[in-house]
Amino acid sequence: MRHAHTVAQVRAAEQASPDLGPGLLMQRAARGLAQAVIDLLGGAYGRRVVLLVGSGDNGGDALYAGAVLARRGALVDAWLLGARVHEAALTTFRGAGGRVGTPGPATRGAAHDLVVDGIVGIGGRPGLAPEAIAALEAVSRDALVVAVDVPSGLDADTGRITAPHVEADVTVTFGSHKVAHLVDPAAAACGVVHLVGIGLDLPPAPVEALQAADVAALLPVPDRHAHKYTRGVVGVRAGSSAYPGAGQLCVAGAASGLAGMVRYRPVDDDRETARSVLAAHPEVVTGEGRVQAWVVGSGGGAEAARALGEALNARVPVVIDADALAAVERPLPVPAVLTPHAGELAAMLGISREEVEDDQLAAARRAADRFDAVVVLKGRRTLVAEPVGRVRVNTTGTPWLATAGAGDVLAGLTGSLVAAGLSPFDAASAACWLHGAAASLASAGAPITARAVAAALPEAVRRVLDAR
Ligand SMILES: NC(=O)C1=CN([C@@H]2O[C@H](COP(=O)(O)OP(=O)(O)OC[C@H]3O[C@@H](n4cnc5c(N)ncnc54)[C@H](O)[C@@H]3O)[C@@H](O)[C@H]2O)[C@H](O)CC1
Ligand SMILES: [K+]
Repeated sequence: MRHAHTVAQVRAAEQASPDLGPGLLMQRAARGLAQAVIDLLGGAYGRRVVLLVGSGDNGGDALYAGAVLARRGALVDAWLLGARVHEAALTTFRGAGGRVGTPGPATRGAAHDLVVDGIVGIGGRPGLAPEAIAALEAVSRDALVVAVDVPSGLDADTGRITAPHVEADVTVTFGSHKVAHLVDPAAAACGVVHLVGIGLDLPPAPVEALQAADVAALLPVPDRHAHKYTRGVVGVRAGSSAYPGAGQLCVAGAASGLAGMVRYRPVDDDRETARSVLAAHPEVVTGEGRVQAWVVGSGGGAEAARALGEALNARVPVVIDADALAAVERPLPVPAVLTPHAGELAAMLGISREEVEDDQLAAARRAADRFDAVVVLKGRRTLVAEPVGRVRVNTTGTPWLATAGAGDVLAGLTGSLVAAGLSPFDAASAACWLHGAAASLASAGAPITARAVAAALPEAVRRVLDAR
């Protein structure tokens, strides 16, 4: 599991480990930072590095790392941007042969290869001071940008972007991830995030991201005594005469093999739709019968509200997607997963799409609380929020997954995991992970269809299980 802690939690953990002492923590942080820079540049000797140094410990990390780089033969400039500077770090930096200068071209000839953003870290307010903006403009556009702890200007705790900030290629963070590293839009400004362990003892994290091993541990694997009913039956109420394809895709996600059986019924009971779904998925059963979870909504049109009412009457967990989301107005009476994109969630909360996109974490949490359901806010970094609880961020996938019908596949897959016995929160977050992994497998850098994503799900499952 990848954990993201709040600034307050990190500060408290630092206070609670006095034996480590700020000096030791900073040495560990700076060593990890220097190593990440060396890895990125393929060495240190002769590389030109500029440090943007603010007044706090973030600048101190940059200076100590700069000293390591200078001792290894890098040509390191430090531009001091704050009214104060970490004096001990500056002394070490100078002693190692680092140069202190002012914004401008590299003091030793050619442009810089890399800039270290040590302007502000977790002690920073959002935004950049004019001198920081001027310094960033003076750095060569080709230089790689490595942010120390968080790209300066971002709010570490929310994932929001409210002011000018650094765009990093790589962010090197310490002790634990912060919320901004995982949650968009801030996460997109962090580039690749590299975590350096510094030995902090941290409490449970409010935001986390499943890794392959976590998904492997969650997945239902049939034992020797399994039969289709013990593995769970998922009911799909998707697709209609207007949108028969949504029924096929939702069933394709549900029939990936993680539940024992799929029961299918078009949202509007259209016989032609049922026939087309059966033709594409002969393993599917139509007709009445018990299910352990319902998936309702994809391609349901105006009939979706009625179908949702019927599914809720069955008193089993539901996954509510697309057209059925508009019918959700109050806390749900059964365990539920809602799978809106930003526009659908905006309509549910009565706010604008921009408000959802700007503060995705708050919007997902608010909806989870209001509807007493797990909310999957779909996007580049899909969020899965449980009511008054944790949030998981999905980190798998490819931009090619932004394709029509991909959401129908996700809803069906989520339903199959709920039917197989996972909690709505685990089912939704594992489904998002597998859906993204399957998309990457199917795509391999090329365009994909939603059908291809569904077809790649068994292979994504196999790879996860092989690795456990
Ligand atoms: N426990 C840890 O995780 C460790 C963290 N390390 C590093 O220390 C920084 C946090 O250092 P701190 O001195 O508390 O704060 P900053 O350097 O982030 O900011 C200092 C200072 O900057 C001023 N300021 C605030 N906002 C702005 C702004 N927008 N522009 C300019 N200046 C601003 C204000 O005066 C602040 O007080 C953490 O991120 C790590 O990099 C340790 O090295 C290891 C242990
Ligand atoms: K920084």
